[in-house]
Amino acid sequence: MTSPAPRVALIGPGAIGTTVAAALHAAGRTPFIAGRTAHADLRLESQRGTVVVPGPVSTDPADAREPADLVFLAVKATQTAAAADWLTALCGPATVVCVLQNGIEQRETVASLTPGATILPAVVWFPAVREDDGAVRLLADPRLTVPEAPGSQAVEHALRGSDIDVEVSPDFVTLAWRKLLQNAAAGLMAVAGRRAGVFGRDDLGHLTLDYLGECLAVARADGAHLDDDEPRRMLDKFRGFPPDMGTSILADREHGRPLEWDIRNGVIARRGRALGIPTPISDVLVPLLAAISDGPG
Ligand SMILES: NC(=O)C1=CN([C@@H]2O[C@H](COP(=O)(O)OP(=O)(O)OC[C@H]3O[C@@H](n4cnc5c(N)ncnc54)[C@H](OP(=O)(O)O)[C@@H]3O)[C@@H](O)[C@H]2O)C=CC1
Ligand SMILES: CC(C)(CO)C(=O)C(=O)O
Repeated sequence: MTSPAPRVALIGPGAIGTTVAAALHAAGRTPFIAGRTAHADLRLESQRGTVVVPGPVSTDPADAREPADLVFLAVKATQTAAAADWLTALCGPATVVCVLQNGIEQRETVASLTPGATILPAVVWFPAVREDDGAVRLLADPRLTVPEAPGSQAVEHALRGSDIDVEVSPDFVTLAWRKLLQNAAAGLMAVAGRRAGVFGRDDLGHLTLDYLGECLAVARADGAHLDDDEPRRMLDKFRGFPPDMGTSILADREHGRPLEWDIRNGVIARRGRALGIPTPISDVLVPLLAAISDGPG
């Protein structure tokens, strides 16, 4: 007996992917789950309780017999190329691919792997962590922003009535850059090997403001409408977090995994160069993050 073709699929059932799979499942739209590691099911724990998403997690793209209507891509950006066979198997010209990754380059990166599909980037605002037992802990109310663009209705429709709040924004560029500034500053945690409490230091506070000022200049030149107070607000936000609050790039460093340094920090130096804006702090920070991530040595 052949199983029905997947209509909603999720590639990358990690911290963010499990959160989305659980929301879809609880709303009665259990996705086809494509992973790298086989699991019998997925488990999400949050203040609202535990959701178990029935598996299995498929690790063979041949299991995806037909393209899906909607694919959520939630692998790390460093893993996108390796997920190409899944994208080929699950995407056709009518497929919407919602990219649940940090950064501002999701469209360019994923379009080359999914000719003809509609790519929709999403800003993922909530933190989630994978525990050692494989369960995912959701640490805040889940919220996504997608651009007012083709494909946004498919995402809204799939998550309607679920625990995930979806905002459709006419000024996605500004929101994506605001999130990128947060991720860029979090890169300092990965270099320091410390959690949010480290922003309480005066010297790191000054560095953060200078670095975010540099990022802000690039963001504005790239079309973001962010005002002069953005760096100060961002620093205050980090200082308001619980001191033991982490970030996914720090978790990757702690586990010896490759870091998403290029899409979170490198991109600001690259865009700065293209736009003729100096990025002296990035020029020190980015090679350090790259070396921590990729060595050699
Ligand atoms: N975690 C967070 O709080 C936040 C993360 N983000 C962003 O979301 C994105 C996803 O991050 P996150 O969920 O933390 O990452 P995780 O590392 O938790 O999850 C990635 C998942 O992708 C799987 N995977 C890896 N390679 C492949 C492949 N070739 N085919 C299929 N699946 C694969 C991994 O499998 P395996 O189990 O084998 O590792 C894992 O299940 C990143 O861009 C991150 O920056 C954004 C906001 C918050
Ligand atoms: C938790 C959050 C939202 C902020 O750093 C994030 O984007 C990440 O951990 O990658």
